[in-house]
Formats: sequence, C-alpha cells, structure tokens
Amino acid sequence: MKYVIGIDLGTSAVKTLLVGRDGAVHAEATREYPLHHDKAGWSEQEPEDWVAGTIGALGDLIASSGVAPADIEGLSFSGQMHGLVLLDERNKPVRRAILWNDTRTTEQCREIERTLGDALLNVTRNPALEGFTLPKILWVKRQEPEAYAQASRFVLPKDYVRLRLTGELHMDLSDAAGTLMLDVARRGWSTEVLEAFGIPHAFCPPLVEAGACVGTLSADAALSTGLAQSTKVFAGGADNACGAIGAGILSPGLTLCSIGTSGVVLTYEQDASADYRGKVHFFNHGKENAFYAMGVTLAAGYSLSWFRNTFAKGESYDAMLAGVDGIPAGSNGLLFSPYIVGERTPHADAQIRGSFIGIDGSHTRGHFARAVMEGITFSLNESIELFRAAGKTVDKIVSIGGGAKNPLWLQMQADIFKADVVALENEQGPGLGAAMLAAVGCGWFPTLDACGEVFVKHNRVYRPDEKTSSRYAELFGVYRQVYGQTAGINHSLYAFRN
Ligand SMILES: Nc1ncnc2c1ncn2[C@@H]1O[C@H](COP(=O)(O)OP(=O)(O)O)[C@@H](O)[C@H]1O
Ligand SMILES: O=C(CO)[C@@H](O)[C@H](O)COP(=O)(O)O
Repeated sequence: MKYVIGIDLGTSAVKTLLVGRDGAVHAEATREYPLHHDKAGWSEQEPEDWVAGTIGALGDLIASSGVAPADIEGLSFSGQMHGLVLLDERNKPVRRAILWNDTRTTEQCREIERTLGDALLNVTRNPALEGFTLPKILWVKRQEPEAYAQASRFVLPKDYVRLRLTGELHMDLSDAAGTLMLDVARRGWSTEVLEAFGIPHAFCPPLVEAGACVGTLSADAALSTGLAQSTKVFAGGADNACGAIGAGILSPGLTLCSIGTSGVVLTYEQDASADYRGKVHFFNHGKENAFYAMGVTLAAGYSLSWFRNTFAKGESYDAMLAGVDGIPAGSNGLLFSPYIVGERTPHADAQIRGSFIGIDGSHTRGHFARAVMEGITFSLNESIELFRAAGKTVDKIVSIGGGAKNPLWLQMQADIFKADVVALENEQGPGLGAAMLAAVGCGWFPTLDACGEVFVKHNRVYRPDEKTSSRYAELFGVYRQVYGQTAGINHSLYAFRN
C-alpha cells in the first residue's frame, strides 16, 4: 500500500497523520511546543520549536507505523494562520513569530483603516483585526526597527517549516488570504495595499495553490526525519481551509465547527460574490477557485486548556470532565464568557476579557468546567446566528478539533446550535485535509471531492434534544447581554494589565 502524510502545525502541537490509499489513518504522532505570553495580549512561538517538533513527530510516525519510507509518496501541510515569521536574506527568522491570537496591534489596525478606507474591505474582503499579518508587520516596523531592517521577506508558520524541509519558499492562497495583503477575489498580492504601506513585492513570497507540488525533501530533511528524499511535498493550506477539506466541506450547504485553540464556524462559498461586509472573515479555500466565510472565537479550546492548567494541573481532559455530564444544562446558573484573550466574532475587541457570572456557594469545580464549555459554545453560536441572519441554512454541522473528542461537548453543540452535529471517525480534520491535498497531488484521485468520498468518514450524529435545546436558547439570550454589560468594565481594567 502507498501512503501520504498530513502535517497539521497547530498552536498547541504539531500533529502528523499517516494515511493510506484506502483513506484509513494508519498512524499518528504529535509533538507539543510552548506558547510565550511575555506581556498581556502577546502570543509568540519559536519557529525552531515548530521545525524540531515536526521532525520529531515525523520520525515517531515512521517508527511507530513500520511503513517503508519508499511507500510514502507525498506530504502536505495545514498551518495555524496569520502568524508573522520575518526572515533575513539567508532565510533565518529575525525574531520569534507573532501569532494569530496576539492582540498588541490595535493601533496598527486603526492606521490600516485610515490609510485604505473602503479599499480594505473591497480588496482584502476582511476588516483590520489584530490577529492578521499586516498589522503585525507594521508593529515590528514601528516598535522594533532593528529587527525590521534585517527582514527581507515574511512567511506564515507552515511556510517556514516547509522551507526548512525543502529549501523552497512559497505561500499558498488560502493562507495568504489571512495576511490582509491579498486581493482575495483576484487571487494575487494587492499592489494597492503593499504600496500604501511601503512594502515591496519582493517582501511577499511567490503564491501557489494549496495543492501545488513545490518539490521534494532536502537531503538533510530526509536524513533527520527518516523519510525518502524523493517524497513529494505539496504546499498545503490554512488550517481552517484544510479542516474544511478534511471534513468534506467542498460544496455549498455544509457548515463546519472547529474547536481547537481557537473556535471556528465556517461555511463554503462557491465564488467571491457573498458580501458579509466584514462581519465574518472571507478567505480563499484550499480547493481551487472556491472560498469560505467564517466566524472566530479567539479562545475556544484555549479557555478550557487555561482552566485545566490553572485549576486541574496534571489532570487529563477526560479526568477533569468526569461527572460534568451529570450537571444540568446551564451549570446551575453559572455563565462564562470566553474572552480571555479578547474576541473576534461578533465583537472585534482586543481589550474585552472573560467573566464568570452568577457564582454561588454551591458551585463546584465541575460547574465551572461545564460553564466554560457552555460559554465557548454560546460564543460559536453567535457566528451561527450571523450566518442564519444572512440567509444560510445551518441544519447540519461537521464538528472537528480537540473539542470533538468529548461526546458531551458534541451533544452540547447540537443542543446549543439547534442542528445535527456530525463527528468524524478521526477528529483531526486539518491533518486529514492536508493528507488529501497530497493524495490528489500524487494523482490518486482526480479531485478533492473524489478523494473526500474515500477519505472523509462521518461517524456518529448528535441530534438536538428539544428540552435541553430550548433551555439553552433561553440562556443564550442572557449570554448575549454579557458583552455589552462587561465591555465598559473591561476597558477600564485594561490599564491595570501588565
Ligand atoms: N478529551 C478532550 N475533551 C475536551 N476537550 C479537549 C479534549 N482534548 C482536547 N480538547 C480541547 O481541544 C483543544 C486542542 O485542540 P486542537 O485541535 O488539538 O488544537 P490546535 O490545532 O489549536 O493545536 C484543547 O485546548 C482543549 O480545549
Ligand atoms: O486565527 C485563526 C483563524 O483566523 C485561527 O483559527 C488560527 O488559524 C489557529 O487555529 P487553531 O490552532 O485553533 O487550529
């Protein structure tokens, strides 16, 4: 049997999947790496940690599978979006990467709005948000002029790992769409945006399709991973584009919910005609000439991982959540808003922070854990409501990401979203999507759609329970008031954060 590998460069870890021509996942290997939060609102990672983690995970994958390297025909990538990696002329990073969930760039966002005016939405199809790449470039230019002076070009996280494995420098359209420098509908770097900020075209890498073959592994990469040097390398895409591919969101009518570090609700768009006026993100898909719209909760899985690290250190998620299914919907009147690193959809606000509201002497740690899961899901439901208000039918949602490992959370999604929630056999949608790009690139299938028929395996369907659903609908009305009622207080507290 022949195989391909999907590499998902996530925020918490790099996850690798070995997938056979039969579409079955034959082996998995993961390596975690740290996040650095040196100041409130800052979030950075060491590009070298991604490279070491990827090489280590690929080595583990081959060793644990026992598959002959010569039988692995190709590999591709899914990458956390927007992160700025500045490279010098020898392609060495000049500083740590500034990530998608870093919100230090509010001033630069206002500068982008002032400078571009209407062109911002018309060309990039997105508003200026702190997480996107262009504001980060402007921040480094202003705050760290020495680092900026050393930078010859920029790439996004998975592009840097690909560069280190192949020696080739590229960026794919689905990831470039998240930089705020791409003309999304025309599918090229926007001269208007680049000129407005004095960024030379040579600063931006050559653009390719997510499925493009960019070469093979370098001799060094083959040696350090144990893979054959002849392994074909395909560009890969943004993690949400790849998550959509891996969940079979390849035609209109299907919706994706991903609970990773961030949380995402995404719908397929056949062309660039839909106009959400910046209320949700609008990006190029990893499938050629297609697009997607999505709402983002900045701290979805991250809120639960923060809760675990702070109040249940050393416990697994399953241990921490044992018994939480016995607590009634609504956590006995305890409500959580997951704004612990700021928010994007529907409240683009870098200064807002989270809250527990309604704490009662009877509440246990279990109530708090359940409230965190409910608050995250309410936040995602705000994006679903935005799509419904725009006329989309949302009655079937494919759920992926670490959050989809927990059956209680999948049922909670069905109850809160008032829609059928479908789990995949393997919840690693982005890694599977990357493997599908490699499988199509290797010529195993004529299209991603054909590949999806073999690779995408739906598992159990969670249907909304009428009684629980209507209880949650009532509570969602209360949740919706939290942002407005706490925004002023949080903005005043901003001055007290380090
Ligand atoms: N067993 C579990 N039960 C509930 N949630 C989980 C479980 N395992 C992981 N998670 C959630 O999934 C998140 C990680 O998801 P993942 O898709 O791996 O993230 P990323 O791609 O950002 O690295 C964690 O932060 C946590 O909230
Ligand atoms: O910023 C976004 C999308 O706009 C995030 O979705 C990142 O792409 C990170 O994804 P995960 O690590 O949570 O998968």
